[in-house]
Amino acid sequence: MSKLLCKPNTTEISSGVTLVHDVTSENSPLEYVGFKVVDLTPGATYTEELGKVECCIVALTGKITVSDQEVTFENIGTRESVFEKIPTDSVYVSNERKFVVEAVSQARVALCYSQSYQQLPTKLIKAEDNGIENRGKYSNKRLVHNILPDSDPSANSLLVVEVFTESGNWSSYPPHKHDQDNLPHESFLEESYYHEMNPRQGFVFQRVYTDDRSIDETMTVENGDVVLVPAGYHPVAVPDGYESYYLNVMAGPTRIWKFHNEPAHEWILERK
Ligand SMILES: O=C(O)C[C@@H](O)[C@H](O)C(=O)CO
Repeated sequence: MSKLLCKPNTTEISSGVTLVHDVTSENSPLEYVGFKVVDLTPGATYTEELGKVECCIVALTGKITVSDQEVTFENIGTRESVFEKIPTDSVYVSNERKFVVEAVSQARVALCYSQSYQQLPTKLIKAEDNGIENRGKYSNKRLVHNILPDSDPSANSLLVVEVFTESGNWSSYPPHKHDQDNLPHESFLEESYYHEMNPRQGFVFQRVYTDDRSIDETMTVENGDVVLVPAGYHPVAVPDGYESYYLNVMAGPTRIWKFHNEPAHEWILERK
């Protein structure tokens, strides 16, 4: 099994709270990005005290109430399935704060982490505040919801975005990377991909590869899997008949998404 492909590994950590993924710097090749997926039954609560990390809590599905013990955002979350393709609500919580997520309905929540040393205000990122983009043409069409883009100064390190790729299409394509701390040309950002497919028995292929091929893995990715991108290009191919959803978390030394397309494939963008 690839070291970059994480299968769901469900553990009930407290009554009604199931940890589905738990990616940390201790158990993965990622240093800047951490990621969890938590399922909650109605009324169940998940509590966490953050150390030197900030967290973006994304209500993937279902309704939740989120509190940092000073402010509370009640009944947030907008969808029963990510494939409703509408933006959802999220909450940014800064380092050294405690937060509580309570499920109002059955809920799946993504917790996106990165290092952070300077406190910022807790913030509700409303669904309607997501920047929506339709990117690409030909067999490269995808819909993007920008939850925490680099133009939004609400976080110190975290970048969070969700992407829907149409059946038979490609995304993160032509292949691009962001693995050199060499601004203004390229930024260094690690990345995680949390994948879902519609219908759920679908699969996608994701290749992660560096210029020197010290990393070169092509993975068959199934519903609920997480792919880790410590470095390199990371295109996704979606078979005919299936739609793809993924949630990306990116972080690195500088909070700028400046990517570099693989020159051999850049002509794909230049087609009329
Ligand atoms: O295909 C897209 O436009 C999505 C990707 O940019 C994805 O968010 C990513 O690879 C970020 O580096």
